[in-house]
Amino acid sequence: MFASTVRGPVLVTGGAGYIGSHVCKALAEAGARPICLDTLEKGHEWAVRWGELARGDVGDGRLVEEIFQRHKPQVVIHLAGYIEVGESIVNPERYLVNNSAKSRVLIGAAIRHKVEAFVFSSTCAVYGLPQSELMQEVHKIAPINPYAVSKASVERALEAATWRGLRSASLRYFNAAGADSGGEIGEAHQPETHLLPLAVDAALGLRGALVVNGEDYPTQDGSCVRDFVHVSDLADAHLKAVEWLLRQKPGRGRHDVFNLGSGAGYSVKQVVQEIGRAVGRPVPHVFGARRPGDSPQLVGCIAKAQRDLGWTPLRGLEMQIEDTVRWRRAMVR
Ligand SMILES: NC(=O)c1ccc[n+]([C@@H]2O[C@H](COP(=O)([O-])OP(=O)(O)OC[C@H]3O[C@@H](n4cnc5c(N)ncnc54)[C@H](O)[C@@H]3O)[C@@H](O)[C@H]2O)c1
Ligand SMILES: O=c1ccn([C@@H]2O[C@H](COP(=O)(O)OP(=O)(O)O[C@H]3O[C@H](CO)[C@H](O)[C@H](O)[C@H]3O)[C@@H](O)[C@H]2O)c(=O)[nH]1
Repeated sequence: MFASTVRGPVLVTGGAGYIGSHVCKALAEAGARPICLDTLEKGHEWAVRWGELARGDVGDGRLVEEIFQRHKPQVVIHLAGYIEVGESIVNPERYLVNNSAKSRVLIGAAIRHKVEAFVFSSTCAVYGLPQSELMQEVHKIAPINPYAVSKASVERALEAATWRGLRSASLRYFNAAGADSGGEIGEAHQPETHLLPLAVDAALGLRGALVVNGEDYPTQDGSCVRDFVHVSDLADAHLKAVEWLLRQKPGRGRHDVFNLGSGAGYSVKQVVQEIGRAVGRPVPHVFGARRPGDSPQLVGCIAKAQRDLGWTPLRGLEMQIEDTVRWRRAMVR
């Protein structure tokens, strides 16, 4: 079904990274041909297994033009970017250049080459402090860190590009977790800053105690609450978003936003407990200060993605932890 809707290759920026490699696998399994554009600064050559790698920068206008002329992609999935909230506070310019300014180069090329569907990796972090338990897409956009500012600005650029006829969707991921169930790919950030892999590594004795960032938040147990969504569910959502965009009226610009989460929140302390149970050994942990830029709670309402895209996440926290444990064990073998 997917392959018959999409003509030609799909350009996947950031395809050598954690989520991008899962997107490439899902595309290939659906019969499409991904072309991965990635600097490999944060991603890995071993993760590019389902299509060709064009090594380079999304902000390199000449290279991007060459790729469009050679491959003529009808669809672009733009995941390339820096991802660390903490780093963005220390070095905001790095995020504004890499995430915002360079995305504009890609968007410009997509407009010129009349791309029919442009899917962008945004984030729930654009909401900032929650005004409601479950955040809907209409929630106020009020970033509390430069990373989120950089993502919100790309959403606005895509909104502006509708006047040039571009059809796009910004997918506001909540917290990606887990790994490919076939064990072929998984999260391998350097440095790793994400909760699940760090807590699993601590439980497996691969690193020292996990530092829980803050226990005085206005949440049920004082630690931050997040909405974890399996990376393979996220990957599937990209295919659904492409199909949805291709169903929209041709020749008419459109930009829409979709939350991609699970609809359920877990606190950092709850995650630590669940990982201890799964590994059969408690996660060694200590309590530290709050991490600057952290929102106390980010949990999404996913009704819109369910209704419009026909997407529902199938893999809950238990499976996310199981897959992370299997992947982290395999990484040290
Ligand atoms: N991981 C999450 O929980 C999460 C949540 C919300 C949004 N996102 C977004 O999803 C996207 C993918 O996240 P991830 O966790 O897979 O990160 P990742 O670091 O594993 O992958 C990002 C990839 O982009 C590449 N890259 C970075 N800047 C580039 C540039 N200028 N040109 C070409 N390649 C470049 C990196 O080398 C890397 O391979 C990011 O845009 C991130 O902001 C991630
Ligand atoms: O060693 C750690 C690591 C994390 N945490 C806490 O665990 C929660 C989740 O943190 P992550 O770093 O795993 O994820 P973030 O929510 O900060 O950020 C991730 O999801 C965001 C959306 O929420 C962004 O889009 C971002 O790209 C992505 O890294 C936060 O409260 C964080 O402070 C700890 O307590 N100790």
